[in-house]
Amino acid sequence: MHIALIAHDNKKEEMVRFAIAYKDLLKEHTLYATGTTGTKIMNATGLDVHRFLSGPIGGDQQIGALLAENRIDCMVFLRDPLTAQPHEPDILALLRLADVHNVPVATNLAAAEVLIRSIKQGDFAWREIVSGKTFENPEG
Ligand SMILES: O=C(CO)COP(=O)(O)O
Repeated sequence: MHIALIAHDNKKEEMVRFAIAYKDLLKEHTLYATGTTGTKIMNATGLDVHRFLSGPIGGDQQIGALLAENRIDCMVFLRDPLTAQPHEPDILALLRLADVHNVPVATNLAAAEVLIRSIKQGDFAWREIVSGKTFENPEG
């Protein structure tokens, strides 16, 4: 599975704790992250993470592009709902694309726990069945 991990600054600590807690599961998958989030996860866990640019300078859009090509199976995006972000349009665009392409997204820790447990249970096979697409064959 291809999993995107993104966290706003006030949520990075939560994301790191999440990644530590689920390290054994996450290491079985291909991980993508925006720049700073990815660096913090790698430093704290030693996990291999494909890092893109930092969110405010284009990282959200880079992950959005992967998502549009069906190259992301699910996303944990721990948003900060209490702080205005300079790149709000990019954030909305990323979340919009997840909805367009029916990609499961957790935007808070509680939902992230549910999502990660469902990965463990193998609940994600439906994506391939519904779309006929896989990472290796994004056209279906
Ligand atoms: O801003 C972000 C998501 O919108 C996250 O970017 P960083 O991981 O680079 O801080």
